[in-house]
Amino acid sequence: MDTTLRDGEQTSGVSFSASEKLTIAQLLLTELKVDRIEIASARVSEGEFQAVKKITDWASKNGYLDQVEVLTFVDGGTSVNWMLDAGAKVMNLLTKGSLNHLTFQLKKTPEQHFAEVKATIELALSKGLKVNVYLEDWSNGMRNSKEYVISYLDFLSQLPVDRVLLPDTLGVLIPSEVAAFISELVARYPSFHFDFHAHNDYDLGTANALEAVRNGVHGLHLTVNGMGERAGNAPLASVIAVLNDYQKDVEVSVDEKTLYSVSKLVESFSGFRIPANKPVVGENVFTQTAGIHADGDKKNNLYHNDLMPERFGRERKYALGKTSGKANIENNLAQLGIHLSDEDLKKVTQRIIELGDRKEVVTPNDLPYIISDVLDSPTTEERVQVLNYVLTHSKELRPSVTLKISIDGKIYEEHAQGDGQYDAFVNALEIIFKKNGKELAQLQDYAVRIPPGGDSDALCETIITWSHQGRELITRGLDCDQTVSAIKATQKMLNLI
Ligand SMILES: CC(=O)SCCNC(=O)CCNC(=O)[C@H](O)C(C)(C)COP(=O)(O)OP(=O)(O)OC[C@H]1O[C@@H](n2cnc3c(N)ncnc32)[C@H](O)[C@@H]1OP(=O)(O)O
Repeated sequence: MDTTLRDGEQTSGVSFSASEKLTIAQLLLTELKVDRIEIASARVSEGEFQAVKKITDWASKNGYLDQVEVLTFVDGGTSVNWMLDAGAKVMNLLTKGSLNHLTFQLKKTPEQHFAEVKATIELALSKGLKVNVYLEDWSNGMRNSKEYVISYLDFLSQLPVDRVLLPDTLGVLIPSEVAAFISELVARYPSFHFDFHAHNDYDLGTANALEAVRNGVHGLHLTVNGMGERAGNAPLASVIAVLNDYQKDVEVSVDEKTLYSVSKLVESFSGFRIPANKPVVGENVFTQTAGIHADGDKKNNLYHNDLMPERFGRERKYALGKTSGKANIENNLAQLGIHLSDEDLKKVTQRIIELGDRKEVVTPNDLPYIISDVLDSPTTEERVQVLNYVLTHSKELRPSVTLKISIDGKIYEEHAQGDGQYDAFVNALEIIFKKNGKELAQLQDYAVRIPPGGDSDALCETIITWSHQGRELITRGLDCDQTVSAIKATQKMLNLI
């Protein structure tokens, strides 16, 4: 049962509109194919009422109404009427699963609570609703007031309840405890359909859900992206993957291939960002970063595990950065259809490692630029070298430069001002060249671009067209800094004239 639209929406700061709720509900049932969805708590607000109405309208026209559930309260029938008016047919009644909660929150005795629960269930049944019952704080109840829990389950076993929903409300259980509690209850109440509802406070939601299934529960409550109050609920994608791989005797209806697209849609509607390392759906989880891993992928798939990205409609990626070896880069080049000689591959690898060392993020879109820059770089010592410079830019003062270059091993230092920093740089060069009786090439066109996609924070390319003694020259410079990339393009020109 997916409870993204009920418990997931209890994520702090998240509120879905009625249309968003309808879209998510439709996707969950028709594309992802979860068995059931819990879409709201009763009584919350008028907006919530309208959202539930929209979903039940659609669900009843399309045969899904029995799979749409609403959480209700023991409140003398108010929330039963709320959900009836909203057109829902399955109620998940929130009752107390620990003596602590019953005594201190509802301030009732077990007898009073059981009587009110019974009355609410009978009312719901008389109105044609199906009834499931939550035992809120059940996990602490098992720890601290087991007698109460057992007496309550004995009482429930006499009522026509469809499912008994066992929440680890505060996410306190560890797997061995889940195993012990669930196996005991499954043995004691073989006719009950138990659902387990895991929270993730110790990051054990997935492990606990797996353990609950291994010990006989029939249903799990999960949310897309692990959304939910505090640390959230057990995340749908991780649990589905682990059940498919490690619990092959259970039938899972969810279509793994659509997990990622549904996760992205919920991320966008909720504004709740998926951490990049979130298993199955996080941006980085199918990206090999270390060169050794990329190399092993080519050699008999040595770094293969069952979580292959294609299962989830995703693809393996190879990150570019300081831990890239040539295998990473070859994999990226192959995707772009580029083949380089061993020597050029080495140079490109070296450049990417240098960029990574400076904490720059290099993306596959940067690769063609890096290749063209590396292959365009001189292999022998250049006659003209830009050695040092200080560029200044300040408010209401002209940009200026102090520049030191060498020409054929001789050092020249010059100061100049300009309309911008690059203009000042070119003016200083002009002075040095004039003193040497040489003429600098004239700038004809100056273009700056970044690799497509806008996802590169590493690189910027400046392409400058020059004219020199009737000849046209085009030079390129690549750097993370725009002015530096222009200076690199200019140095190339200085060695061509
Ligand atoms: C496991 C879970 O995640 S449970 C989540 C349940 N869902 C929600 O809480 C949805 C969001 N909640 C809300 O919008 C509101 O809390 C409402 C509409 C349900 C109730 O609002 P209010 O009447 O303003 O009460 P408030 O928010 O303070 O809730 C506390 C009241 O609920 C009562 N309550 C707690 N559990 C239950 C229960 N299972 N059945 C009935 N009443 C309950 C408390 O005793 C308290 O009542 P009191 O004020 O008479 O002492």
